[in-house]
Amino acid sequence: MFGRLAAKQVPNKEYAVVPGKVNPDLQRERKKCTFDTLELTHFLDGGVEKYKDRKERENFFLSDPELMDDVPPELMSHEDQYRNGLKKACYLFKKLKELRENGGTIDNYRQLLGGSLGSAILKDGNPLALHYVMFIPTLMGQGTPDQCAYWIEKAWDCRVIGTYAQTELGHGTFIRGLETTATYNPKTQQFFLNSPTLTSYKWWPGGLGQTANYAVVVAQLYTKGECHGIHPFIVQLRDEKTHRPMPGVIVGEIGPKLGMNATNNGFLAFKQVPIPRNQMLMKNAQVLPDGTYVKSPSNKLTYGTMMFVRVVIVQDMASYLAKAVTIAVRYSAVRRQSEMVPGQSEPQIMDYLTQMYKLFPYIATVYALKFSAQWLWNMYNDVTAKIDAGDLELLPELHSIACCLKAVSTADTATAIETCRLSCGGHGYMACSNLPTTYGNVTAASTYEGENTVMLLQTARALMKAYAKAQAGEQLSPTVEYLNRNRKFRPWSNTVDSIVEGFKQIAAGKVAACALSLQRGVESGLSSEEAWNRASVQLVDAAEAHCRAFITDRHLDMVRNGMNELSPALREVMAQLCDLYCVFWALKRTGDFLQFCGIRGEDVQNLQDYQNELLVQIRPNAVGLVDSFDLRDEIIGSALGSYDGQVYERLLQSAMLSPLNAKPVHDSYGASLSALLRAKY
Ligand SMILES: CCCCCCCCCCCCCC(=O)SCCNC(=O)CCNC(=O)[C@H](O)C(C)(C)COP(=O)(O)OP(=O)(O)OC[C@H]1O[C@@H](n2cnc3c(N)ncnc32)[C@H](O)[C@@H]1OP(=O)(O)O
Ligand SMILES: Cc1cc2nc3c(=O)[nH]c(=O)nc-3n(C[C@H](O)[C@H](O)[C@H](O)COP(=O)(O)OP(=O)(O)OC[C@H]3O[C@@H](n4cnc5c(N)ncnc54)[C@H](O)[C@@H]3O)c2cc1C
Repeated sequence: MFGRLAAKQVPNKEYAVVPGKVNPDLQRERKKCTFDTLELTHFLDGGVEKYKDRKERENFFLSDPELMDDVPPELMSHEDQYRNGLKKACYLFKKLKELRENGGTIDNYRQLLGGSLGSAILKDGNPLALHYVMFIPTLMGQGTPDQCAYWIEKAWDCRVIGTYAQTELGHGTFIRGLETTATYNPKTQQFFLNSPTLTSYKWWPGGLGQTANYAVVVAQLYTKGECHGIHPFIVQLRDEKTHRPMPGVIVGEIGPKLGMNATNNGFLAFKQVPIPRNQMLMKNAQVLPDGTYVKSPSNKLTYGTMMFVRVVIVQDMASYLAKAVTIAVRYSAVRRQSEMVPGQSEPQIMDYLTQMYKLFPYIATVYALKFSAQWLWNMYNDVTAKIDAGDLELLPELHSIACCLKAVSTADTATAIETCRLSCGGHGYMACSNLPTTYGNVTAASTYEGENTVMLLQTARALMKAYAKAQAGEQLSPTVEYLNRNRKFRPWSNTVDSIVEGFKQIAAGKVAACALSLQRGVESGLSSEEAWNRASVQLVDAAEAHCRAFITDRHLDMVRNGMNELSPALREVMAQLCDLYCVFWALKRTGDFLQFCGIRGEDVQNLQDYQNELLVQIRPNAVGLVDSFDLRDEIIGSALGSYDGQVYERLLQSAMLSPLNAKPVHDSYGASLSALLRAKY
């Protein structure tokens, strides 16, 4: 990946990357592994056939030089990052078509987005991502059969390229407060899109700047002089031939960001732009030709695409984390520093227990997130099938669990990636480690698709309702079943089962404490909204505890019931990782365990001892575990994390890519430095 330019420029030939040469420390690590890494890779892929498909797919895309960067995006201008991203995104689309026509196995463009294959090809974002992740899903989820028949094929073939334009300068979270209007005129049978204020400018949509020629625009619907709240409309933004903005459309790009700089996020405003009536997406609510409004069975169905993306984000976080932890673990096997015993040779930094503590819980987190993501994806499919059949009963449950999993998975992954960066010392701070870019991509997810605090408060709202039901002795849905007031919690027993049980007990205790705070607030004369705001720090905490209880429960359930076909050697390692995830979080939450689970000081010491024991047990398998993620070097994209461990060679090679090293004396010497050096002050 850093290959072509660099080979010529490395100052000293013997320090060049040597193909096929593997760092001896990494070789030794691989020999130590106690399980079959391929067996684990097959398990992660979901079977041998899926493994083969993935390998074939990766080979098809990643062995194509057109899709690899000669120059890393961080050395490009903002404009060139976009140019490069768009060129590759378009080429990728052509390749995808070619693959399909040859009976290839890719069934979903989504596989080319996000943390794994996607971030190898388009490291700093894809200007077509929103087209696939939100524009097409909105057409599919919110269009009538006629609308789907007309638009979806065009969209799949990229004859129209769309985005999802919801957020405005003034409002992202509170979408009921959006100001863009779509006013129906029965005489012309058109909606007129208008942006009445500066704060109503759409702001953020990916691909909106210069890429998309259409958008799903979320706007306040007015008909017969009445506002019916926000609804989705398909709006043409640019001429299909010239790509110039349509009359009355003001559109542009919002500028450089912390990361995702090729995604072409944009702004958009309308000056009374007309669209035909049939471009309101009308699967749920409708406007009849005479302007009569027909209500949706639930106004929350308009929020369906956001729900879908929240669900896929959880999976995406696991992919990004697998990549970051692979980089940090391989580097920690190669890097030697300090003396553990005076006079002895410098150990691999992974031999320090503090280093194991920085990394191994995050190997475990990949599995914790994957298992939760799998469960959530299945639930999403079940619930959407039921909704299509008119049954909306499980929608609130799905919303509640998707919101907290989105928030916790993105927050944990961002912390984990920053920890991986820190664990690589100074070299982790280099762009060529790929940890800064990976962090930039991941931290965005704490904000987009529902800001994390706001998401946890949505879950908290559902928890308060569930608690009230539990108190009334009513039946509870599966994810909150532990709130059942008759449920007997098992006493503490220094086992992982006890920790998982403990998390439920903590969540139940926190939920009850929130209910009490709300009740006290109201009794003290606050309105229910004021009481909610006063309790909101506690409410966010309760929602997080609920989510942690869910994740640990899922993880343990998978280890106990979902791995029967694995070899005993592998099952043992999987159980160690699950235990580590649980103990790690129990120790981070000792205050909660002391408060709600009746544990004592010596129990905390036992947990600490057990955590140390697990870290030491996992140590010989650390490299094997990250190798099992089976991420090609192009996906890793890091000087520190490649399979061969030629870390220093790659660091030097990537430094030589800097344009500052092109000449022995840089132009800026003559322009400014020479005068300074010669000046007499
Ligand atoms: C591999 C794949 C790669 C993927 C890569 C990804 C790349 C992506 C690139 C980046 C892409 C980034 C793209 C982007 O960022 S696109 C923009 C994303 N924007 C947001 O996510 C906005 C966040 N805000 C909201 O969702 C709403 O306004 C909230 C929810 C905050 C409040 O809303 P509202 O003010 O209306 O509601 P309420 O608080 O009065 O509550 C009212 C009731 O409604 C229920 N309720 C609320 N919502 C839902 C729901 N959805 N289903 C079912 N029910 C729902 C709720 O429980 C409550 O129920 P009840 O208590 O009354 O019974
Ligand atoms: C990289 C990126 C890509 C994006 N892509 C798109 C896109 O394609 N399409 C699109 O439409 N949008 C997109 N967005 C916008 C994104 O969805 C919003 O930024 C997000 O929903 C948060 O809204 P906001 O920016 O208005 O934050 P705000 O809501 O203003 O949040 C600011 C602070 O206020 C707090 N806050 C707000 N409301 C409450 C509350 N009720 N209770 C407690 N605290 C509250 C938040 O917790 C936060 O701390 C993107 C954003 C990013 C960063």
